[in-house]
Amino acid sequence: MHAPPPAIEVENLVKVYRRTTAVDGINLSIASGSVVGLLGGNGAGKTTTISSIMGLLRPTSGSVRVLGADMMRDRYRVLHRMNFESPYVDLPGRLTVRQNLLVFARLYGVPDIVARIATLADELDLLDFIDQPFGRLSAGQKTRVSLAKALINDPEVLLLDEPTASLDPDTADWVRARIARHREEKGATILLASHNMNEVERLCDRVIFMRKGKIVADATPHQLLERYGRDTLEEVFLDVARGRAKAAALAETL
Ligand SMILES: Nc1ncnc2c1ncn2[C@@H]1O[C@H](COP(=O)(O)OP(=O)(O)OP(=O)(O)O)[C@@H](O)[C@H]1O
Repeated sequence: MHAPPPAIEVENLVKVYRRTTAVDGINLSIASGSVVGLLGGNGAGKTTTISSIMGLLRPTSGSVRVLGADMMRDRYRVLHRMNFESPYVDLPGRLTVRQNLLVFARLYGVPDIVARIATLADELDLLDFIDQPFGRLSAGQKTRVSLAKALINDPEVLLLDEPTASLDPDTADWVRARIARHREEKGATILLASHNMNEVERLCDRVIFMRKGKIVADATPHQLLERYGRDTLEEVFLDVARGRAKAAALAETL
């Protein structure tokens, strides 16, 4: 039996803003059904990478394929099978939470819209503010609504940009459990940018570190701890972010 093709394939991706090379020729192949953490310091290129994979941003060069479709040429073939959550993409502020979810459910062609919204509102604890305008919610409430939007079409490929950044520890914990459940139930492929190492250790099979637009490490959490001779991913993160990774570890991962 053949292995299924990778869910996400990125080749030589480059994104140059006027003066900044945000992503500098990265290659990625993410297996179907895996959960991969994208780590790196501020400005490393994580959001730019995720936005390019989603087709929200036009790369300067290189290619992105998701579920076999070229995201530059025929992303409409697969958009209904993927979704994303990002604090950088606001939902319409004047629409209520319910109206927002209705709009996205229709856009994604969700079959039983009312039931789907009721389930997500319950799971993500949206009922107290479901009829309030999105623009008037707190940061944590907005994050939960954005996650509901990201899950509305039960996506096979889910891109998450710091999904728990503004959440209190308790809420963050059950949001992580909800993400893990989506993976288990759907066999979904998830790419997750995060600054939270506990989150990455808990959810991810594989970790990709970016620094200055390049991938500087790509391995399982366990392999990274071994290679860097560290006890926690937090320590590995500091080594990588400060560029003081051991030469041997870098040589192995590049
Ligand atoms: N719209 C833009 N115009 C110009 N430069 C940009 C733009 N968006 C991002 N950049 C630059 O590209 C680089 C990568 O930014 P990006 O947002 O991808 O990093 P990040 O790893 O997600 O950072 P953070 O952890 O702070 O969210 C940064 O130097 C940033 O200043």
